[in-house]
Amino acid sequence: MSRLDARAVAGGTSQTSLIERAARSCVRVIRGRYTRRPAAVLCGPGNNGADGWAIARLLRAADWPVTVYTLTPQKDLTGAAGQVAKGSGLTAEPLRAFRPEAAGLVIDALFGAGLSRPLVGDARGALDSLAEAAVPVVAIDLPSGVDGATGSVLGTAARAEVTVTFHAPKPGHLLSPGLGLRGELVVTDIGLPQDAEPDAHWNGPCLWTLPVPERDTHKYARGAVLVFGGPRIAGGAARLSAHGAARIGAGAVTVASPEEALDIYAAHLDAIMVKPVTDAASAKRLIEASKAKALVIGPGAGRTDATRSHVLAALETRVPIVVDADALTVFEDDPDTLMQALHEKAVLTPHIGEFGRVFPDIQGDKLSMTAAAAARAGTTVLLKGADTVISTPSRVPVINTSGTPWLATAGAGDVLTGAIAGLMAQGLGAHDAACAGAYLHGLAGQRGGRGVTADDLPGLLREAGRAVATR
Ligand SMILES: NC(=O)C1=CN([C@@H]2O[C@H](COP(=O)(O)OP(=O)(O)OC[C@H]3O[C@@H](n4cnc5c(N)ncnc54)[C@H](OP(=O)(O)O)[C@@H]3O)[C@@H](O)[C@H]2O)[C@@H](O)CC1
Ligand SMILES: [K+]
Repeated sequence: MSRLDARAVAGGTSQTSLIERAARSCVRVIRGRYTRRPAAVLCGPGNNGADGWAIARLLRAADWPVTVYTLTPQKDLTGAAGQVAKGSGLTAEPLRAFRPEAAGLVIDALFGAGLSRPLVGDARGALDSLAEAAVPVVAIDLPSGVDGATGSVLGTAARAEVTVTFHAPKPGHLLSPGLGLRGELVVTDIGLPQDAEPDAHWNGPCLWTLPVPERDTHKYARGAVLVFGGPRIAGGAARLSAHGAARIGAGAVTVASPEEALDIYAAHLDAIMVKPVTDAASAKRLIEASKAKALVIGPGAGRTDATRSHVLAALETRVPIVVDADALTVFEDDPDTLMQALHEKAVLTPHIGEFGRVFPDIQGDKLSMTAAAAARAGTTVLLKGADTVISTPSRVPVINTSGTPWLATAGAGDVLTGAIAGLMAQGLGAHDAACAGAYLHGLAGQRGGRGVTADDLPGLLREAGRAVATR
């Protein structure tokens, strides 16, 4: 954003006119959503504060009762904030005097993109009291305290009802905890150049295309998936993956079952085939015999030597594969072996706990962690959560927020794993399959809503897939 800003200014647009456009777009949003009421505008020392001063001026001109509270004494303001404050004809109160309960609406313009360290002192006090209050908050660019690049909170931040940002969403709007603090996100156009390559994409159907079968296809051409199943009492996870793969459009799905669990799998599955597997050699034979175009290993697999040897055997075939859950955890003591065996047609789908087991030394924010993991694995890594991040070497990382808290339910991840494999079997590459799978899975969860279970998700996945345009 600062590069775009600089280009706009170099192209003859003044900083103050950008601020004016930003403020006008905020006021449009505010007046479109709230009736006239006493507004408190909290202004910081930088351009975010300058936006606040301009918003205050425009609201006052629209006959709103407005009080500006400034962190830096008004006479000491410099730069754009000083200029816009001066031109506003308004006189501010010190931020220390701010009491949220006296306002009908609070405009949070303390800090935006320029936040550089944790909040302390008066800024922290004001936002802490705001966080406790029931008054609606409109955040300008970001809820102050949220780091726009990572979504983390530096010190404190108050939850906004609406956040108005300019030009494009920022990672901080899409990554937790920023995701949960920004409320409704409104992106306005302030006339900045449109041609910049972003540091991250927000996942959606414009990034990938769902495969559609040819007219003269058959079930194997539609995509065959082989799911490695676990022991008798843990078979549900693999079955959920198998249904996920089938319901996203794979034509033939088989569960590879240990001999002792064959009867249970067979009794539970109709459209899904069941075949026995014993050792690594039989796993390889089955991958060939089932004509698998994608594999799933991990859900309910068990943290056993068998799982470990099946993972390595499966990776040796270089058939596209999703490696999840126990298939990651079994390499906890020896992640290098997994890293060496991986190839670029693999997708790893860890939650944060599993991530820590295979990438114990990788820390930081979610975007950089996932990127570092993808670089080491040499393939796609999908780090699950309310904010799922998908990273593939030399691709722009993707943030998925299509989910819902109702997806935090046992087995939901197993369906996602199957869905990604189902898409790979239909011809999508690892990165696109991970992105499309995560998006549709989130949409399925949304359609399910309260009380959705993992058993519901495959059916909902089918509806979600139908709702997304196909080529
Ligand atoms: N094209 C665009 O992008 C457009 C952007 N626009 C707007 O500009 C905003 C970005 O403006 P910005 O760069 O001036 O940064 P901003 O967030 O106001 O803060 C910087 C100031 O805060 C200070 N400071 C930092 N942390 C602090 C702390 N913890 N505690 C105390 N102080 C702290 C910091 O001081 P320093 O770190 O230098 O000591 C500096 O003085 C952006 O969010 C959007 O609203 C629009 O106007 C239209 C066009
Ligand atoms: K702000």
